Amino acid sequence: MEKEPIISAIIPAYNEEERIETTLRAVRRIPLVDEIIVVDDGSRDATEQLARRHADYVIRLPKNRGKGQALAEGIRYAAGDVYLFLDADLERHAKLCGSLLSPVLAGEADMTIARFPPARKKGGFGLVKGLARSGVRRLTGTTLQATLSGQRAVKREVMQSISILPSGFGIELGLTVSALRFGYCVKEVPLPMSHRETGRDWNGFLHRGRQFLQILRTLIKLWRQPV
Ligand SMILES: Nc1nc2c(ncn2[C@@H]2O[C@H](COP(=O)(O)OP(=O)(O)O[C@H]3O[C@H](CO)[C@@H](O)[C@H](O)[C@@H]3O)[C@@H](O)[C@H]2O)c(=O)[nH]1
Repeated sequence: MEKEPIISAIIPAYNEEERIETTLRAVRRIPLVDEIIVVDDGSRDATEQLARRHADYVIRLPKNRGKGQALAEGIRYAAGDVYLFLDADLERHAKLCGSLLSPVLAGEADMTIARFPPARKKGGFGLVKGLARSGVRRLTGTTLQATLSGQRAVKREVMQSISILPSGFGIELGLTVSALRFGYCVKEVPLPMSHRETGRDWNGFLHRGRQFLQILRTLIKLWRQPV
């Protein structure tokens, strides 16, 4: 890249009023980030208002459309050459995610994914994620481990050339598999702290059920997709 690349942090959020401000303050401290875009995905709490205090742009989706669709909306508005995708509930870890940018900016990777040490308690959802991870390994032959993590730095050209599968929580799965299939260089960046100390279950069984179905549906789609 000849000119200084523009870096857009894109943060999808759903009912994150308790965490969004701390996260955005931390994102603001990441060197090199030029713009912070929050996509409020039809939250029923004060996420949007709180995000407006700290973000450069807040896109409000009137209805909840799922994480993949929210990211796609964020990308449509972003000016960046490189996107930094972050979760809204990262609080203590957002600043660490700045290290995802270095390999991409140095031309050593097209996409980086944060690999956190495993949470002490995974909750009942660990099995589903384990299944999805082994699905990604079978589909691509990759030895990467953090294939479902939402914390990533991605070059714009990668997002333009791969077919995004905006199926809610299937988005990470889709991104990893598509980028690898297209021959892009995907690297993991190990981070020293756990994403969360415990498996968070704030939005309960329904949320997890929906997440499970979205991941499963994406896995099946990718399996059927001609390579
Ligand atoms: N746009 C949008 N975002 C959502 C939704 N539900 C949750 N999110 C956002 O997605 C992030 C993660 O949500 P969690 O409910 O905490 O999921 P997790 O299982 O702990 O997340 C991990 O696995 C996901 C893949 O299944 C990853 O997407 C995520 O980055 C992380 O690695 C949070 O920032 C939350 O605001 C939704 O319906 N729409």
